[in-house]
Amino acid sequence: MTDTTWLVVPAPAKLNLMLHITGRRADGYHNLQTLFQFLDYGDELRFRIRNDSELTLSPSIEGVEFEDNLIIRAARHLQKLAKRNVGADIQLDKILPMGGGLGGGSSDAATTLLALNQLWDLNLSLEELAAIGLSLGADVPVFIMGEAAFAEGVGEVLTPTPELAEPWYLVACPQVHVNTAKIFSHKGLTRNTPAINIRTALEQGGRNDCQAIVSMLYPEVGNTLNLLNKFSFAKMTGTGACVYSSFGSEAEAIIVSEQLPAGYKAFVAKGVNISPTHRVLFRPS
Ligand SMILES: C[C@@](CO)(OP(=O)(O)O)[C@H](O)COP(=O)(O)OP(=O)(O)OC[C@H]1O[C@@H](n2ccc(N)nc2=O)[C@H](O)[C@@H]1O
Ligand SMILES: Nc1ncnc2c1ncn2[C@@H]1O[C@H](COP(=O)(O)OP(=O)(O)O)[C@@H](O)[C@H]1O
Repeated sequence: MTDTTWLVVPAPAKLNLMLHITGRRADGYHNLQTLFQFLDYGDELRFRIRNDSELTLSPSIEGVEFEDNLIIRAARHLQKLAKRNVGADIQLDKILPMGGGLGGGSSDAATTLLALNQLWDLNLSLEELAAIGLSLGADVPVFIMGEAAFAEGVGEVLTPTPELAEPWYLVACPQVHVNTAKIFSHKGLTRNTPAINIRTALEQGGRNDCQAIVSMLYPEVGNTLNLLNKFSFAKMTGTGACVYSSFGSEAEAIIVSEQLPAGYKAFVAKGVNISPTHRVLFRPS
């Protein structure tokens, strides 16, 4: 008999609280230093075991082929490692904008790895899952490990940062899709920021080295930064396009969100140092 209950698991967004590019590797990728924090806001996935080896996903994401979807790519990795036929039905409630720098695709992949590892009784460690995740995207390991972290390398060398404050954020999402490869290959990109230590990152923060180039190539991002800066210091996350400001309370963030021009896509969410995915899978209350 197949178990027909659905396992419901969040796939939260992340913010890059700072993002320094410290060098370029021989393979063309860039070494980074970044502070990742999760948001208590994001996609939601539901999983149900099948008694055959099929994978289904509904609804599909417009413009993303089934086998290209990071959810399916993550599940396929685990199917290869399972020593028996395993399958699952997966449902996706896609909330996060794609290509917004909020890590939605990476988070979906990480949630899939964590949930199916449990449902299929694979007993892979978090470290093993993070290594699989890294082959899907540089941001996947932090979602697997589930702790806010200072990240180095391309984002896979993680030092947890439980001491980060957990403010409320107003996140505004200009309706442009930033091409990450285009930003990293831009000749004007700052790619030689001196490395700092974690203590400096925590005490002084840092900037986002991609922000100037993205604002130049996508004026909507610069305009949104200017708009939010009128209320509270604003920064871009990842390679954009979303930008955010932090506030001491939800009410303050909401008041500012209500002053954004009509039609602006924005949301208010709490920064959290433990991933909501881990709270559901490993720390149920
Ligand atoms: C820079 C970050 C910070 O969180 O940006 P966001 O994706 O979140 O916006 C991520 O690490 C992004 O990681 P990931 O999502 O895996 O990057 P991809 O889209 O695969 O990268 C597209 C291209 O950008 C370049 N790239 C990416 C990451 C990196 N550390 N160095 C690079 O040079 C490479 O040319 C790569 O082929
Ligand atoms: N499940 C998924 N959710 C979002 N994007 C996906 C997914 N699977 C594949 N992708 C692809 O990954 C790209 C990056 O998506 P996303 O992670 O949301 O952006 P970012 O890395 O800027 O935060 C998308 O443009 C899309 O083509």
